[in-house]
Amino acid sequence: MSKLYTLFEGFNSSSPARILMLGLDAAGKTTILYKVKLNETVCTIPTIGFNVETVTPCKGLSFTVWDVGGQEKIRQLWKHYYQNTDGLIFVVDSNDPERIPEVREELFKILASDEMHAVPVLILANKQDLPKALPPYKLIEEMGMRDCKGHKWHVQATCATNGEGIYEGMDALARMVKESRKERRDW
Ligand SMILES: Nc1nc2c(ncn2[C@@H]2O[C@H](COP(=O)(O)OP(=O)(O)OP(=O)(O)O)[C@@H](O)[C@H]2O)c(=O)[nH]1
Ligand SMILES: [Mg+2]
Repeated sequence: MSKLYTLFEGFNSSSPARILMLGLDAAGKTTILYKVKLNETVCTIPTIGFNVETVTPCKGLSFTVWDVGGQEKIRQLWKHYYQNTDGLIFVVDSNDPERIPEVREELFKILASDEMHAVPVLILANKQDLPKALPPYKLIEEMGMRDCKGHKWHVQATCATNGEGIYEGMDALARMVKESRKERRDW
């Protein structure tokens, strides 16, 4: 238990980490945000603009999450949210294999931005409850994640509608953000 508190210390409510959540339209970003915030499965409509909430996935851990709409026409707005990002959550509809090339292109474009330099990435392989869902190892392969240099990354299987895997994902993100902060301090 004390280890858990040590891990999460530094993300308290007075200095929450700034987390940006992006991904293609209908990947499940808003569903995830409100599952963490309210522990409820909300009925969503496509986000035009953004939602922002401070969420506390567990005691002592606090994130401010910016959930930005993913429709193609509004993706050009993503870059306006990059500044001061501590961690990126990139949500993928794992049940839509045809869109993986588009997913990869958008993710690598974000990571190439100077403002996102060395920002750790949590990829949520969402919609694992659906029949065609690619498991994380397959997603890692198809997205070419081995080419992702200069960023810590982790792929977590999730089902946003029942909440499975979300806490584990947040835990992995908290670890990566802490490690990155420490590395920056040690420089
Ligand atoms: N079966 C299943 N459906 C999901 C899951 N996560 C989200 N959905 C559904 O997918 C649809 C889109 O979810 P949203 O959370 O609105 O997606 P979004 O990424 O916020 O989309 P934009 O705001 O357009 O960028 C909704 O009908 C959700 O109920 C999941 O894990 N499994
Ligand atoms: Mg949304």
